[in-house]
Amino acid sequence: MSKQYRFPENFLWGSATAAYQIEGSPLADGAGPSIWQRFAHTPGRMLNDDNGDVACDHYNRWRDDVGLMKQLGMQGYRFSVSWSRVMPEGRGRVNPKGLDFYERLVDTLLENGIQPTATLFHWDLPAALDDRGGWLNPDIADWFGEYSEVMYKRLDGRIKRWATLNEPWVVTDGGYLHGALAPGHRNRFEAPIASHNLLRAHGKSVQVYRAVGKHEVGLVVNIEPKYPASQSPEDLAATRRAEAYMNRQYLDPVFFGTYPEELREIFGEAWPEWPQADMDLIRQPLDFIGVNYYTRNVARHDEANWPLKVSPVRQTQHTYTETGWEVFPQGLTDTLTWVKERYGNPKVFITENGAAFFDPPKAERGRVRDPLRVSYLRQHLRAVHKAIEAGCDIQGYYVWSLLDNLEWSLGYSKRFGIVHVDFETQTRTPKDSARYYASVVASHGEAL
Ligand SMILES: OC[C@H]1NNC[C@@H](O)[C@@H]1O
Repeated sequence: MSKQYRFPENFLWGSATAAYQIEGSPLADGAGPSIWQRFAHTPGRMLNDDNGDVACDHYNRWRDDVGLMKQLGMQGYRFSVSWSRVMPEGRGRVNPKGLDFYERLVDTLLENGIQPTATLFHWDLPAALDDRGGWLNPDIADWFGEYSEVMYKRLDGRIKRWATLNEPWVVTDGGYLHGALAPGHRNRFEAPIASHNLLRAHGKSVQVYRAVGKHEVGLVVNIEPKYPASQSPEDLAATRRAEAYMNRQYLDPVFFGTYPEELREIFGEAWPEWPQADMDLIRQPLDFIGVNYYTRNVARHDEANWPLKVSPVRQTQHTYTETGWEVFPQGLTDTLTWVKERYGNPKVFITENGAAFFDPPKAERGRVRDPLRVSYLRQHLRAVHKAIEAGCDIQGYYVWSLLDNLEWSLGYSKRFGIVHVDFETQTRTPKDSARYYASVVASHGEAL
């Protein structure tokens, strides 16, 4: 008799996407450019010179895509709002056609029995705000609060769960420290400031929500559990630094109002003294935490690896994805129990989980076989169940991603979708993993 995987009655099964990765038409109907529009059109920044001008053409095909979600039995859909579509300069003027796009999408999701969850910022900062310093300008907390209020007032009630930011760590590490992502800075002094202002903006948005909203607001973080390569003092210290830098740097301020002390060790003179008022702003009570999980990291001390002095150790005994991430489902269970134990068992949604494996550019006779992704999803959904059995308050799972899409500076080379997109014809083809996931949703997990 196979094990019965019972999930909580109200457990929500969904899929996730993000604006710049799927919408296309970045400047249509009065939208302003984002930093990703600029970055993607800067020679040398994007693999194969790919960009989001068309992407999955979701801006035009959104109704069919909702139909696809319905066909797959999705109960929830997590998408992001393009800030500069709604506010072309990022502040002040609202673009009615931009707001209308998201209102139509939300209403159609609801008509199809699909719960919308919106992320207000998923990396595509309005370029006009970047011209004013972007995440380096402390005023951005108020700019984000203004934008948040526009969205909350227009759609709260139809959207009953909001996420302020997606993965502030990636924005900071990729956009300000290592430079692989927009706006492409490489500056040890800028990274802590950008990170801190992201959290301040999050806090401001939550304050605004408490004033005008009536449902739920939370923060989405990527968490990658760290395991020491050895029990040597150096490797244990390296693991602690890596864990503080990626995982505790965001949840500690939100839950405790303090930063991990390792950050001063990591950034040294580049780590400022933060005013208590900032820490009070960041520490707004939340209704949920979104956890994005992909992989783990085995960490060793590496004196040469600036500024963390940590390097990953490849685990040859496990499968790796196309993005070079180890398939390690136990890491998801470990992450969820860590969140439970450290932060008092907050309500958690797994707001992203998935993998890029090689898929052909075209479906073969209406089919896309992706056994590795089916196996990845099965293993990770079982890992979620294990965490629920351990008492974690997990209330939903969104597979990343509904569609093959623009994987940021890696372009269209990495396919995460459970639905295949032929980028020449824009034909959507549910992969075997979509059929599998649909069977899991239909059986409320029992088909795992
Ligand atoms: O790398 C896969 C995903 N990770 N989290 C943020 C998303 O925008 C990425 O596509």
